[in-house]
Order: sequence, then structure tokens, then C-alpha cells
Amino acid sequence: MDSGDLKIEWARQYMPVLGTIADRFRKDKPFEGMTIGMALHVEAKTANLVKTLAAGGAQVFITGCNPLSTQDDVAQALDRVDGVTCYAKRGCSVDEYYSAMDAVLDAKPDITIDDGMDLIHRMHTSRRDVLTKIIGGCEETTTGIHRLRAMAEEGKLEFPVIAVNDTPMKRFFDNVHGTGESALTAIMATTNNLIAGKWLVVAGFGYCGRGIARKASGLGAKVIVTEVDPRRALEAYMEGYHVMPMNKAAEIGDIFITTTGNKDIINEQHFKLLKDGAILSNAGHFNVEIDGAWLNKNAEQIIERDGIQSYLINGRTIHLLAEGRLVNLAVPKGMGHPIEVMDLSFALQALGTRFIAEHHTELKPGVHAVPDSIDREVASIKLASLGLGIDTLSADQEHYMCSWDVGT
Ligand SMILES: NC(=O)c1ccc[n+]([C@@H]2O[C@H](COP(=O)([O-])OP(=O)(O)OC[C@H]3O[C@@H](n4cnc5c(N)ncnc54)[C@H](O)[C@@H]3O)[C@@H](O)[C@H]2O)c1
Ligand SMILES: N[C@@H](CCSC[C@H]1O[C@@H](n2cnc3c(=O)[nH]cnc32)[C@H](O)[C@@H]1O)C(=O)O
Repeated sequence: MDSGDLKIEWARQYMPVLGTIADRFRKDKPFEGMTIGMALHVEAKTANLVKTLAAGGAQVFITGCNPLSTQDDVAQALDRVDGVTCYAKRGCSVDEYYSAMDAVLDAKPDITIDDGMDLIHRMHTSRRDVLTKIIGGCEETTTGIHRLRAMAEEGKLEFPVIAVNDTPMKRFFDNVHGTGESALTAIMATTNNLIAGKWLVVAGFGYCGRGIARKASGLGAKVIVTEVDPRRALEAYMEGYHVMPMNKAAEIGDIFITTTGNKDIINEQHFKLLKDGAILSNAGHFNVEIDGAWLNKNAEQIIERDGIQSYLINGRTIHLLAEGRLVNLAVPKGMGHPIEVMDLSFALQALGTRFIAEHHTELKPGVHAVPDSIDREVASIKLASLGLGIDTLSADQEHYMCSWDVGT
């Protein structure tokens, strides 16, 4: 076994939920004769999802969903698996990124699994030839679903897509704990800087932002939150974090992490306010949350090493990690979310894909929620794997909870 195989095997042993589902798929073969096209971060946890789908009888074609997040040894190991073809390559150009997507689409998938919607976008724009065969898809992340909902609003989404991100068993764990731990781990492993005592600025107090804030606070950071939603800002304030606009936070912050899914969160107006040596990173979506293009254009000097770009501007240095792409996945030492968290997200992807395979004729084109039964099933399998028991409602309690006629 080479390093890729060893990484995949390491992750497998800590993915009991996906393992349970793989056993079922091996028996039931829900994807017999089907082709599944995927664009995800190609690393060891994802490889276990791919092998689970292949165990269910699918021919799987996969590429990356971020030019910097592929682990090449895992991609090569995946490509050796029967029924799997992997086109992902770390550090590919944007053109190569989309050519690899086209290679996946050349396989004419019946079902797609996407993360950020670049694949589904491509299918509806330059690769409309594949729309005749597709029966449905799943989308992994918040911004991917924002884009899909916008598309569906305009009546442009031509097949049913399951919004995996929006179910509790995904975002309460992946977005909160996964991003919380993996973003800070990647920043510490890349910079070797101390978190304790530092002013750490989190832009966006959504699921990801609150996870990062909580973990950073646990490490001793002084956490500042910036927001545009007054309710989320108040939540942050009540949880003991400092709340202020970015143009104030820019003067104080030592380490910045954007988690908004939006653009221009840290830009020219903020760069000039930053302290010398400030560290900027993004754990949200695309590399537009921090205006790296302005830094590349206006720096007097740029020094690059190990996922850190250091920009010398007007006598001060600003450091940007991973070219402003997802810091938890795109820095060389980025390993993405912890295995146990991706076990839950990918169990949802596996069961969501099976739901599409078996119920697509009942689903209209558009964005569909993960069936609550699937969400609960993933939670139950996980609880069982931890040896945890919970109580069940009695018939009387069920009635009481659903009734209106029982008063004081
Ligand atoms: N790095 C990862 O592995 C990872 C994991 C999950 C999700 N994500 C991505 O992270 C982003 C956030 O996901 P989420 O589930 O937390 O979403 P969310 O919608 O719960 O939170 C986003 C927050 O950002 C705030 N926001 C928007 N524009 C802002 C601005 N200009 N300034 C300050 N705050 C602003 C919103 O008010 C909201 O509270 C999405 O793009 C999602 O795709 C990344
Ligand atoms: N393609 C976009 C999409 C954002 S990725 C955000 C998603 O990555 C997922 N993710 C985080 N860590 C891992 C991992 O280690 N393996 C696979 N997916 C991951 C997570 O579920 C989250 O919803 C981009 O790269 O900018």
C-alpha cells in the first residue's frame, strides 16, 4: 500500500457510519448500472465516500472542487480502485480545473455530487449535452446551495438537487466543529504562531464562524466578530465575543479568518489599517472574501512559501494563507475537517444519492431538503457507534406534544 492507500485506510477506521452504509450498499447495489460524477475535495475521507458508492455498483468519475485541495497520493490511489476514475490534481490551473470537470461530464453521469456548485453550473452552461441523462444530484455546502436556490428561483435548475448542507447532521457538526477545528489547525500548522492571547478576527458568525470563535476562545484567543446581521452580531456579543465593524477590527487583529461566503470582506480599505505581520485567511468560500488580487497588484515585494504569501506594502508586511482559498484544505498542511465529522457529512451524501437513485421520478427540478428520516438515521447510527443510548417518547408524551387540548 502506498501513502494514498494508507491515508484512505486510516480514515476508514474512524468512519463507522459510512462503513455501516457501505455494508448495506454492497448487499443492495442501489447504483447498479449507474454513473456518478463528483466534484469534491479529493482526500482520504472523500475517497471512502467514493469507495462506498462504487461498492453500491456505481461507476464513479471524480475531480476536485478547489484547485488547491487535492491530495495527489490519494487521487492516484483512488484512480486504481475498480469502477473509479479520478481526474483531480493539486495546484491545477483554472483551465485544468474545468477540463477535469469536463472529463467527469464526458462520462455522462446519472447523478452528480457537487461541493460549491461548479460542476452543476458547468452542466447548465457549457455542457448542456449532459442534461439529457442526469436524474439528480447532491450539493455539499452552504454557498453551493445559495447558488442553487438562486438558479432555481430563475427557473434555470433543470434537475432535482438534495441540499445536504442544510440538514442538522451536516451543518451542526461539519460547519461548526469541522471548520472550527480544521481552520485553526491549518493556521497553526502553517504559521507555527501562537493563538493564545492573540486578537483573532472572525468575519461572519454563522455556523462556521461560531465554531471557529468557540475553538479559538478555547485556545485563549481574544475573539472579535464582524457581521452584517444584527441578530447574529448580538448572539456573538452575548457569547462574550467582541463585536465591531471590519474597519475597526482591522486595526486590532493579529489573525483574521473570513467565513461569510460573501466577497470583499477584507479589501483595500482594510489592508492599510492592518498591523505589520497580520495574518489573513479564508475558511468561507471562494478566494474573493479577501481581495488577494489587489495585494498581488500593489505589493512592492511578494515572498511565497508553504502556503503563505507575504506582501510588503508601504513598509508593512501582510500575510495571506492559501491564496485566500479555503485555509483548512488549501494550505500544504491542510487536511480538511476531522474524519469523524466528514463521516456524518458523507453518510448524508451516500444516503442522499441513494434517495435520488430510488425516488428521482417523484422529485421536480429544484432544491430539495434531505428527508428527515435520513438525517435521523445518520444520527442514530452515530450514537450506536458511540455506545450512547437516549430516551424515547411514550405514546402519551407524543400525544401531549402534538395536542392543543391539554392545558393547565
Ligand atoms: N471551510 C470549510 O470547510 C467550510 C465548511 C462549511 C461551509 N463552508 C463555507 O463557509 C461559508 C459560511 O458557511 P455557514 O454555514 O457558516 O453560512 P452562514 O450563512 O451560516 O453564515 C455566514 C454568515 O456570514 C455573514 N455575512 C455575510 N456577509 C457578511 C459580511 N460582508 N460581513 C460580515 N458577515 C457577513 C452572514 O450574516 C452569516 O451570519 C459558506 O461559503 C460555506 O460554503 C466552508
Ligand atoms: N469548492 C468550494 C466549496 C467550499 S468547500 C466547503 C465544504 O468542504 C467540505 N469539507 C471540509 N473539509 C473536508 C474534507 O476534509 N474532505 C472533504 N470535504 C471537506 C465541507 O463539507 C464544506 O461544506 C471551495 O473550495 O471554495
